[in-house]
Amino acid sequence: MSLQQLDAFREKHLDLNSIKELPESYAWSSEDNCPSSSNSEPVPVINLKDSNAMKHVGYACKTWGVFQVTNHDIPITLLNNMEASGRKLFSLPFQQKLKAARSLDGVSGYGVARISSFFPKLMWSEGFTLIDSPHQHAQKLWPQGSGNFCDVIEEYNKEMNKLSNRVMWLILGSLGIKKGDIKWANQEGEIKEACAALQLNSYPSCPDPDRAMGLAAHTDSTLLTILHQSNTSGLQVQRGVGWVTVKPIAGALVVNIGDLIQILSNGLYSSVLHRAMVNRTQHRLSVAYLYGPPSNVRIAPLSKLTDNVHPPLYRPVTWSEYLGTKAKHFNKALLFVRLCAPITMSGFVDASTDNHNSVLVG
Ligand SMILES: C=C1C[C@]23C[C@H]1CC[C@H]2[C@@]12CCC[C@@](C)(C(=O)O1)[C@H]2[C@@H]3C(=O)O
Ligand SMILES: O=C(O)CCC(=O)C(=O)O
Ligand SMILES: [Fe+2]
Repeated sequence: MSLQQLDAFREKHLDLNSIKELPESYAWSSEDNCPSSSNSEPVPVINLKDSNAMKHVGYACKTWGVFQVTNHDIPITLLNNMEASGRKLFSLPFQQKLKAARSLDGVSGYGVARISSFFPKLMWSEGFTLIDSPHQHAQKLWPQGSGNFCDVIEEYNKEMNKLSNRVMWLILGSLGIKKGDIKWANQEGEIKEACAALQLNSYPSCPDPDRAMGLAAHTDSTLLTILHQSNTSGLQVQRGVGWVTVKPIAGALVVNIGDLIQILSNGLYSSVLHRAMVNRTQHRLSVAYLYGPPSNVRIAPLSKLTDNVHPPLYRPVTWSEYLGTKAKHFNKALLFVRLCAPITMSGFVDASTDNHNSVLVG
């Protein structure tokens, strides 16, 4: 990042940890910030050791697009170490964190959420995105040595990769997909070259949480995302017209269905719209493992799930093509890879299902 870019960044994005009153630039309208439904059913919690886990995953994907998993075999000490590493990183002085700032055209590093540019107001959060090795960033953040930071990140990535592969097969299995149907997995079903990003999110305590937004509503551009929300509530998912809080359960992990599963399943499973709220007293941390396919794979509706009456709804895209589309069109990205608009019973295009689909029909 050039000095000029750094100055621009500093001007726009304040050090949230030192603000005592919510600036107007962070005050969202009550419309954006619509309150949550209080008496909704809870998000499904699935014990991965349950012999019916696949059936429960199928139900959760069809009706929610999100679920929590327990008995996932990730050691609790690793989850705690990851949280501690995240806290250590975000508690560095602002100027120090800026040394590892994400460049304008880059993906990894410190900064505001990439989706910020689509909103008129700023979000009450800071993020750190890691892809592949954390060493370069760690060197900039802690020139004198970063302790066990890199070891923790590497171990966490390794374990999350295994768990993602396992959850992926529960999802695919629930759709009737067998090992041989996925050409990018080996005979054992291992997706060897799967790509991923690790997103650390920090939401400092906020002087006016009801008017602020931690991370605005979005779907993830992934196959699936595994989220560790460190026992502090804040994550909400959209259900019908309201928002439901995903209650933190100690040791449980949240799985979000991403846009690429929506494509792969030909719309049988939809990605989940979610957002993060902030609070007055606690500094909330979350760690998202964003799991995607091998870079050369083109994701398209699985042929087993399409036929004459269910034609493929999406064209093939690689993960990086899709991320590019998302960076440009944000929540309309799925429409840009859509092949045909949804048809209603009356035979007309249903404009209420997908917004602005007129651009894409045909
Ligand atoms: C692999 C990914 C997925 C990204 C982009 C890239 C790296 C950072 C991810 C996030 C993390 C925070 C929310 C999000 C919406 C954002 O702004 O950056 C995500 C985005 C996406 O899911 O589209
Ligand atoms: O902090 C959270 O609970 C949500 C984070 C998230 O949605 C993301 O990183 O994509
Ligand atoms: Fe997300």
